[in-house]
Amino acid sequence: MNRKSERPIKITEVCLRDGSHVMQHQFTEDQVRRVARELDDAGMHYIEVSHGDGLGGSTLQYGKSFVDEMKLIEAAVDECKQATVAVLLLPGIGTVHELKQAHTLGAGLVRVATHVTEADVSAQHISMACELGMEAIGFLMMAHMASTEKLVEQAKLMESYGAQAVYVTDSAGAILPHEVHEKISALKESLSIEIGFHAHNNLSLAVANTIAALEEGATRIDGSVRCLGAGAGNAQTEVLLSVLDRMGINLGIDIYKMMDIAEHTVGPLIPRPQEINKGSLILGYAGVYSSFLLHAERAGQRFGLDSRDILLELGKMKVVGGQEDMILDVAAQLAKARKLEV
Ligand SMILES: CC[C@H](O)CC(=O)C(=O)O
Ligand SMILES: [Mn+2]
Repeated sequence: MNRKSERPIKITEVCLRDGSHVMQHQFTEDQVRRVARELDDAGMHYIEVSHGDGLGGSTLQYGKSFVDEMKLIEAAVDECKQATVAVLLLPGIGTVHELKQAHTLGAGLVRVATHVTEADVSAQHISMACELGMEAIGFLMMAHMASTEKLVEQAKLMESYGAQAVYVTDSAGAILPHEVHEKISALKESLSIEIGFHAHNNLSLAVANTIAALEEGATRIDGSVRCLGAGAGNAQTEVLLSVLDRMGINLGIDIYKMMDIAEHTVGPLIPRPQEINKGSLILGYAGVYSSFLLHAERAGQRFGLDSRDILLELGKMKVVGGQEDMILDVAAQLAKARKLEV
């Protein structure tokens, strides 16, 4: 139970969805089956399974999945005895058609994700999920970009569409602990539904920020085992659970089993260590979504620039996912300005 809320704390494991970015969407059915089975056995509450960019993300633009996500959802549902399989949906990428299909296969919860200032595009999908009898949750991405007032306004929209909870989603891992306190407490005051927090670890704050969110009354939190998520990963689930246990908060999940999943099942799948390196750190520092990193590095090489300068500039411009085409323009302008300076 959360001290500031009468509701129990629920955790969603996102390694099979946010981690799909790291795996370049190449999860096999066997891998998903094994991870889902072991997480379920450990007592995990929700297990999110989708393409990294949500339902319908398997495209040339976002990266083709190795296995159709519907097959992976079906496999995870088949393995879960007690956990609820969740899916992510970004309106514009996923449609109500895919939502219905995921529901038919047994997905019990959907998180409808929009940019933090665009909650209005979630209305149709949230109400459809409610009609289907799924748990419907709003997921406000890149939350560091909005003022607390704007965030509250957008969360209220999602509440009005029927969302049972709204997440503050720190997509770039850029939010600082005092900002988490401010944002979550404002949401708690203004909304009557549950509040969630989804962290990224680019500034090494994912666990601390998640705890800050809980301290303000959030009751929905996310983790990725062995930090298998975009950028430097999310709040590392087995670490988060251990810290919470030391704080006297037990979520009913077997911590030894989670440690073993991290060590023996998920760890060996990860193509490169989920550490905070120059790339992930600059994403958090600049407040830019992880899909920009590779493009900025390429643009840096092409224009003879430090990619960090490009990303910082993009951060100042408050670019959002889907605006990756601006990277070349920004790099060209920076290169031109530098030449003029010389
Ligand atoms: C592009 C979807 C994104 O990965 C959702 C998410 O987990 C986030 O914004 O952090
Ligand atoms: Mn994420």
